[in-house]
Amino acid sequence: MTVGSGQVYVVTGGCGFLGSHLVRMLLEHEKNISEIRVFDLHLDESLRTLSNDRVKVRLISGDISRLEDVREALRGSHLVIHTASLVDVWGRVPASKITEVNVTGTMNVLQACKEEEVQYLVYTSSMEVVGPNIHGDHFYRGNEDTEYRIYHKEPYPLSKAKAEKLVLEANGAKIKGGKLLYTCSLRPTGIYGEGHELMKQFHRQGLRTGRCVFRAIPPAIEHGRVYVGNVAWMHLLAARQLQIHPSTLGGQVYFCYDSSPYKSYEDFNMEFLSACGFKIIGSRPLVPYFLLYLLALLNALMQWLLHGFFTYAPILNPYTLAVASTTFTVQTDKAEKHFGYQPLYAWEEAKKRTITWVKSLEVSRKDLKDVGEKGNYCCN
Ligand SMILES: NC(=O)C1=CN([C@@H]2O[C@H](COP(=O)(O)OP(=O)(O)OC[C@H]3O[C@@H](n4cnc5c(N)ncnc54)[C@H](O)[C@@H]3O)[C@@H](O)[C@H]2O)C=CC1
Ligand SMILES: C[C@H](CCCC(C)(C)O)[C@H]1CC[C@H]2[C@@H]3[C@H](O)CC4=CC(=O)CC[C@]4(C)[C@H]3CC[C@]12C
Repeated sequence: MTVGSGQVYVVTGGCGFLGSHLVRMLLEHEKNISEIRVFDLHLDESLRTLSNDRVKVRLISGDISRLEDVREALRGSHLVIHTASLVDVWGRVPASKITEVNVTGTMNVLQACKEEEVQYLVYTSSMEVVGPNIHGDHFYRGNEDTEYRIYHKEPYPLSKAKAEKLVLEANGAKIKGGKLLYTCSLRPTGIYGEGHELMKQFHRQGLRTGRCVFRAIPPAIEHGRVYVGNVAWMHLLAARQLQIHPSTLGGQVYFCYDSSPYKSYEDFNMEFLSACGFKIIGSRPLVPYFLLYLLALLNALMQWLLHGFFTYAPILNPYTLAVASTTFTVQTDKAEKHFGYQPLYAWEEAKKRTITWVKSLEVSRKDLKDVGEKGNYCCN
């Protein structure tokens, strides 16, 4: 295999949902690179096979919260896309662990950039650094400059906000050798697409309830969603343009957006699940909000009581209920203006790809059924 003398990119969290799409996107669309280093705690060996005669995909097993691991991975590289994170709003992992990975991990990436002379860093942030807040203030078609009461209490959004602040403050810092570090931050709304773990969970849950989804959130509450391929594409463009126009992109934040429709979280999921015969029951929530809130509180209480015995972490808790019940949608063209971003995938294509993947979940479950699992499967 002959590998050229292009740039070396490091993708932290490169084996995750977004990270693995990003690695494939870089391989297909970024002609200027000769090596992609995929840094992750848990390696996905299948990515290794993506190496071709132009680009080598190197898998590096490491822990972002260990500076030495990060330094080694960054040595001799040109640019880092830092997506590694613990994404947990359910209390599956202790808050201290979330901080260690998301905040200390990001400090390590910054430190390693400085020590290993890496000039460019693109950080994957989240809409959660802005909101929704616990006061239930709606963020309707907002942009990067929209004023909003930002209030963080939960470990995940708190950690993403701290990490983003560190990343932005580091823009323009001197690195070893005297050059400057340039950083920018991308804030996806709820990402969906092939490999989305939460969609798998909703699919499994729907099978258990006879392909019925019981409406819990009013349909008028809109939740911003963005296709994973477009989020990856935006990272690629930001990485490219950060090097060409560092003074424009450096220190900036960009919401990730595309042409996915504004809908409630449940109605949006139905765009895919309905292709597998799922039905949403009720045009309004079947359970009054206060009951749902009580249930969410009960779940939180159970989590607290069972703590130490096992991890009780259901999807519904007061925080996820608040997020799902508060409108958060973005409408902006900052990324287009600053680095020419336009979605690579139109909504129809993103939907088609996601439906194909959701249907493939049915096939794999059907295989299970054929070897003895109970169930009722059909898909149109
Ligand atoms: N999933 C979503 O809807 C959204 C995600 N984001 C952000 O996008 C990024 C990617 O998220 P997803 O792909 O959904 O998550 P994911 O959990 O699929 O991927 C994260 C990756 O980070 C790796 N990782 C975790 N701890 C690590 C450690 N100590 N050292 C090295 N690697 C470690 C994981 O193994 C995983 O492969 C994250 O930064 C997340 O905060 C932002 C907005 C929405
Ligand atoms: C789990 C929530 C849906 C619960 C529906 C109910 C109440 C009927 O059971 C999800 C609703 C909104 C999601 C979050 C949102 O998309 C923003 C996010 C950004 C991130 O950076 C990480 C993931 C998440 C927090 C995402 C998590 C699931 C929801 C809370």
